[in-house]
Formats: sequence, structure tokens, C-alpha cells
Amino acid sequence: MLKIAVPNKGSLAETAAWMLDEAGYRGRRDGKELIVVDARNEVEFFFLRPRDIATYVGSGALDVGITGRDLLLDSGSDAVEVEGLGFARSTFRFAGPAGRFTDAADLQGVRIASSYTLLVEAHLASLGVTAELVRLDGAVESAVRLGVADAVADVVETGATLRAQGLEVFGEPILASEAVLISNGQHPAGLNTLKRRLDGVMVARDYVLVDYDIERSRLDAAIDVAHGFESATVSPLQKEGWVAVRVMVRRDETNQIMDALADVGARAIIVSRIHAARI
Ligand SMILES: Nc1ncnc2c1ncn2[C@@H]1O[C@H](COP(=O)(O)OP(=O)(O)OP(=O)(O)O)[C@@H](O)[C@H]1O
Ligand SMILES: O=P(O)(O)OC[C@H]1O[C@H](OP(=O)(O)OP(=O)(O)O)[C@H](O)[C@@H]1O
Ligand SMILES: [Mg+2]
Repeated sequence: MLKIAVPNKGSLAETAAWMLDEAGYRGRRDGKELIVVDARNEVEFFFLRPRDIATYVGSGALDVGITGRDLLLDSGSDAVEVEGLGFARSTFRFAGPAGRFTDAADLQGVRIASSYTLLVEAHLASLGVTAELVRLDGAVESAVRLGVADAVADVVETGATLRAQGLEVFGEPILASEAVLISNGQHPAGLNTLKRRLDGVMVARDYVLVDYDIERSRLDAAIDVAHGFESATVSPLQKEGWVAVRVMVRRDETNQIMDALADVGARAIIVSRIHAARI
């Protein structure tokens, strides 16, 4: 059985569980279940704290897991990223009181609060900067106001939490993070199936199908607008000189693409959801 580590709580838990459910795996019946055996799919799920997942996978105790890229890099474990899963996207950044710092080099000798001290230390070392790391569990943005640090290094999504504490980001982003599938570098039986299924869930989540009719003479212009995932499916229509076209497009580009297709002469443009996919 493939042993899979899954976040039991926090920002990653709900979407990770949703993806696995969409991928056809058995979920847990309640939030207290720590181990779920899915005999039909020959996998066993272990619900663990997101921060511990890379440690379990890197040690070889579990085969694969879902965690954050930032948590993986901060773990110092031997686990490796298999692929990004396209959710829990954030950047990891330095921030300080408005106007106080302009660059990471300004951090020489100051106190930096973070929940990701290993990640920050490695980054500072690569820049040749030495600072004092203050390790906190969360709500790191309060550390400057409360006087335990001069700057912070933390997860930034919208930036609202930083702004509310009078902080602003400075310097280059340390990392672009998202939820990731990790392994211990081995290729256990079942990993390919898991990965293919998760890839299918991501395609169904991120893409839609667009169908339209168009005069064959205008087809090239329409294909320039949207060429499809692999290539467009083009079928003849009963009406002389017309074709029906089907392409996959990114869901977040749907309306711009519909507008552009209409502009080049497409008619009867219809968008449908993808329920499931294997690419
Ligand atoms: N606001 C956010 N937007 C996107 N990703 C986030 C956000 N907050 C945390 N994450 C991501 O979630 C992961 C951390 O999950 P974890 O459950 O340890 O912390 P958490 O979500 O802050 O939970 P909690 O604060 O309840 O302990 C990291 O990969 C981090 O990048
Ligand atoms: O840029 P924003 O959209 O404001 O989001 C980023 C904040 O969200 C998370 O905090 P969370 O609520 O999980 O609390 P925590 O700091 O205690 O982890 C993260 O740690 C940041 O603090
Ligand atoms: Mg948090």
C-alpha cells in the first residue's frame, strides 16, 4: 500500500482533502480520524500536522505527502518536490516598519521573527547576511509592534495582515510557495497513479471546454485565439464551408477568449465544465 501523508488542519487541509476526494480516494469520516485505509485504491492516508509531513516523508516512514513548498524547504528533510498542486499560493517575504528597510542587505545584525527560521537562515546565508532569528509559532506580524523583532519573514497572500500591523514588504521575494506533492525520491508502486489522478483533478479544476462553430476560412484566426491543450478538435458541419471546433482553455481566461472568438467570427460559443480528466 502507498502510504500518503495529508494535512490534518490549517490552510492546506480542506483543499487537499477535496483534491483526493475528486481523485477517487476515500476521505475521513470525521476530523478525529488519523489513519484511513483505502483498500480499493491500495493506499493508506495518514493525517498529520502540515509542518511534520516533510519529516515523515523524508525519513522514509511514509512514501509521499501533501504539504507547502515553504514547509518542505523549512523542514531540512530529504523529501523532494514531485509537483506543484496549484493551491495555497503565497509568497514568502521580508517585511518591516514602513520605510525602515529597502533591501535584504539592510537586515545585517537585526532581529527577524519567523515561523520558518531554517528557510530564512538559508536564504540570508546565500546573501551573505547575518541576522538574529526569533522563532515564533504564528501571528508573526505582531512581533515588531510588540518589540521582539525589528523585521519579519512570513507568508504573504493578500498582504492585509502585514498592512494591519503597519508593516510593508521589502527586498526580493524569498520564495513563491504553493501546496506540493512530495516524495522521498523513490518511485513506489502507486505514485504514478496518484500523480496522474491529481493531474487530472488540476486540469478539471483549471480548464473548461469551449465549443463553437466557424466558417472554415476563419478557422486559423480562431485557432490563434485558442489553440487548445494539445490541439483543437475540428469536425465538419452539415452546413457547407463551416466547422465545429472544441478546445480546452484556462478557466480564468474563458470570457476574454469568448470575446476574441466572437470577434473573429465564431458563433454558438458554448463553455462546459470538465468533470474529470486524464491528460
Ligand atoms: N493566507 C494564506 N494564503 C495562502 N497560503 C497560506 C496562507 N497561510 C498559510 N498558507 C500556507 O499554508 C501552509 C501552512 O499551513 P499550516 O497549516 O502549517 O499553517 P496555517 O495555515 O497558518 O495554520 P494555522 O495558522 O491554523 O496553524 C504553508 O504552506 C503556507 O504557505
Ligand atoms: O497576506 P494575507 O492575505 O494577510 O495572508 C497571510 C497571513 O495568513 C496566514 O496567517 P494565519 O491566519 O494562518 O495565522 P498564523 O500567522 O497564526 O499562521 C499567514 O501566516 C499570514 O500571517
Ligand atoms: Mg497560519
